[in-house]
Amino acid sequence: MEEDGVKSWVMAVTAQTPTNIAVIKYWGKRDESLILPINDSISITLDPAHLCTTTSVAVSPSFTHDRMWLNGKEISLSGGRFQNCLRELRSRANDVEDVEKGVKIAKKDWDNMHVHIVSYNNFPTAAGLASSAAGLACLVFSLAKLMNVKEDHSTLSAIARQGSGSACRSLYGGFVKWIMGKEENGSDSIAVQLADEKHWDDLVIIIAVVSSRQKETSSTSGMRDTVETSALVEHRAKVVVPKRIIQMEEAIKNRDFPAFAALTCADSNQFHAVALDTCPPIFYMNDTSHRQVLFLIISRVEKWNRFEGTPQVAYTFDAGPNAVLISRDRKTAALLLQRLLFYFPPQSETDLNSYVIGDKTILQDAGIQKVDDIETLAPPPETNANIPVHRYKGDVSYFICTGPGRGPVVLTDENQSLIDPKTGLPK
Ligand SMILES: Nc1ncnc2c1ncn2[C@@H]1O[C@H](COP(=O)(O)OP(=O)(O)OP(=O)(O)O)[C@@H](O)[C@H]1O
Ligand SMILES: C[C@@](O)(CCOP(=O)(O)OP(=O)(O)O)CC(=O)O
Repeated sequence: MEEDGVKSWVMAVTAQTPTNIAVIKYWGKRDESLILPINDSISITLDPAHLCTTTSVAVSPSFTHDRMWLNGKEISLSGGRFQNCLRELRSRANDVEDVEKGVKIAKKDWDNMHVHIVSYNNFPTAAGLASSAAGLACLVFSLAKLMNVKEDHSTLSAIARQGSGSACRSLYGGFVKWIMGKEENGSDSIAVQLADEKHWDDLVIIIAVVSSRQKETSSTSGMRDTVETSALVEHRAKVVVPKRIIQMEEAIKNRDFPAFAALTCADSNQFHAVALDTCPPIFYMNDTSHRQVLFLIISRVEKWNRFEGTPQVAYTFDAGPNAVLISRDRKTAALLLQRLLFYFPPQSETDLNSYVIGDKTILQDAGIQKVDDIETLAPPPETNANIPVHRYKGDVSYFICTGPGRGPVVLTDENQSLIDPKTGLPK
């Protein structure tokens, strides 16, 4: 690339960042623009092999303004959240030199250099599967690498937080706590890793994607309304969550599944209770077309857990009609998948390979090789033999089998870059 006789260049970085699922939920802000929460939260980072964002970022003297493409479409970067992240990163950028390419960017030049950002989520965007968490964490992480930002992951988490609160937890793998902090400027509202993904890798996570449609009430406006109108949320933030955070940290440290499951289910239910206590009420789990499926999942899991005398599976639901089920180990996950497929068989023409995605070994462990095997599954032993069981064919879009996973990584293979190294545009 040559412009006005000056040799131009494109320098790019590609990164991959996981999504996360909160087991103690963040719901409510005390500062809207800095995104400071009213309580601590704890999440599990999900394996990026199954759910992740890939983002390539590039800088070139030929770029005229900052631009971003998400899932193949150009989107505006003018929003305050993107702008806050870009500003925070630019202010921490350092000298960058690539002798081979003849690139030299001085720290002070970053204010006048423009970036291109190309991102792709390998799962539905804005459907309650935390795309904003993986997406904003990836944007911050990849730009930090490009700009030679030297701060540690906790500082980066405080920048990602300003893009979307839950994004700060995606800067780490494994089990992560977002400390709400006390400072007015938000400097102590950061994520920290409680334990890495290997600490408790027995856990298997199955997500029932009931709908990949965009949800009706965004988390941002939903939690704003809750803070303004719910009489319960203050009690939750001040009294309930602080105790649960201590108990959850203990449960994770000791790999105590019964305590972990009880806290996870209770906190998911309480989050939906404060959503319902909002004016006007928010029915994330009660959307008419999905409530049957979601309530059935809760009641079956509760019934199974009681039948076994100790929790086998925990459930948690975010701000969308999808269920996240966490089973204590692989054996239980196979039994869970059998139950889920028993109640929610695919439409006859559906291919099993696209109905259960992610870690397929769980499907093998469940002894299911083809759609016909689902037809012949027996009702779970905890069901009452005298009451006819109903099967909800086609009510679940698909299942994702996954587990705890690692934090962000830089992808060094050029083939994985989403940016054309010559033009600086999406490939
Ligand atoms: N890969 C990405 N890179 C940058 N921004 C992204 C990316 N993916 C999603 N986003 C941003 O996040 C927004 C979607 O966030 P939203 O909170 O509505 O949905 P969600 O994150 O899928 O659901 P939830 O946060 O409730 O789990 C998108 O409109 C976009 O602005
Ligand atoms: C229910 C939740 O998933 C809410 C996530 O909210 P967001 O992080 O998407 O909200 P903003 O900070 O306004 O971007 C619970 C959680 O992830 O802790």
